[in-house]
Amino acid sequence: MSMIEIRNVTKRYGAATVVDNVSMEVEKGSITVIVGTSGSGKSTLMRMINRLVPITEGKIFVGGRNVMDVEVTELRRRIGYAIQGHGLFPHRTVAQNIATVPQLLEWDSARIAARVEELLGLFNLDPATFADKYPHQLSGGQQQRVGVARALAAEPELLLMDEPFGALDPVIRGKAQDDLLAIQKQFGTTIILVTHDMDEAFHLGNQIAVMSQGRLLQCSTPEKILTEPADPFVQQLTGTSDRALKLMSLLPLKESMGPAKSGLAYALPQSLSLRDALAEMIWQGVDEAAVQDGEKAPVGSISMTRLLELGRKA
Ligand SMILES: Nc1ncnc2c1ncn2[C@@H]1O[C@H](COP(=O)(O)OP(=O)(O)OP(=O)(O)O)[C@@H](O)[C@H]1O
Repeated sequence: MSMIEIRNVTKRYGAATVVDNVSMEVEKGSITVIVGTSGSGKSTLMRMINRLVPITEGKIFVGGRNVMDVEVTELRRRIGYAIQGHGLFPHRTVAQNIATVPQLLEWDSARIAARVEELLGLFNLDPATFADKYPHQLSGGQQQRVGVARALAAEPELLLMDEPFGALDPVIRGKAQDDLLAIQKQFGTTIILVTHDMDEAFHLGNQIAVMSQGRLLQCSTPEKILTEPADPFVQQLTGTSDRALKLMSLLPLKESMGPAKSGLAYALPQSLSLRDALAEMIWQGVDEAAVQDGEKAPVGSISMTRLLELGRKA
């Protein structure tokens, strides 16, 4: 069942149509990434889901219920919301910030404390060091993680994220994305995330929604966005020069390798993407490599010729 159904939704400010008749569905437990140029209506579309922005026309269903039939306060408690710049309360400690929604929901204090500790652990923030600190005592990356932890605190089924990693440097950003993926897997949270960063979209998205001037041009899997762009703008946005590598970064080595062979001097872990396998083989100067499982047992092989074939447009 779809967790979210957006049906012919339009948003107008006066004469300006900023979201134009958009329809899309989001599967439970999936990550949908909304991309598009600045001002294309990404944030507005997302904010209509938790009614931060009133809908002009159309309907949005979350978990089968029309959001207009759910009380705003209940909706906001059920839907986590994380924004760029994290929006932490400056005069509340890290633990108090994370506890915000559980407190509104009147969880008992032992349950709140356990949840705060669990989340700090999941985001690699040692509770003894961080729980009693104030936001200004943290680095930008740490504040960002607390912001996401706070959005997840009441175990929302749905998490809306507006450029959550926008302010982070590339290394921390990669780490934050991997943390989010791990946590999303663990809790099965449905996520909608707005970003400007196409690499982030391809790294995180089960589906990518491309917007331009209020219209939804395409909403498909990352593979389809690359190989079957519905519009020249989609093609332009995904970049033409590294399309092959983007596609290969989506394909797991495990699913494309050939049978195991003896006598191969170099081995790659099967957990790699084809892109990482290619990079390793170029770097190591090998034309063929064994593929190993987590216990280093041989499970397959991959050749440079095969990799090049796999990176071609289907
Ligand atoms: N309260 C408002 N009143 C009038 N116009 C608005 C209002 N909020 C947003 N807009 C306009 O709606 C359009 C879409 O804005 P929105 O923030 O959804 O775009 P976006 O794709 O998220 O942009 P960005 O990537 O720059 O954040 C913009 O042209 C913006 O100026």
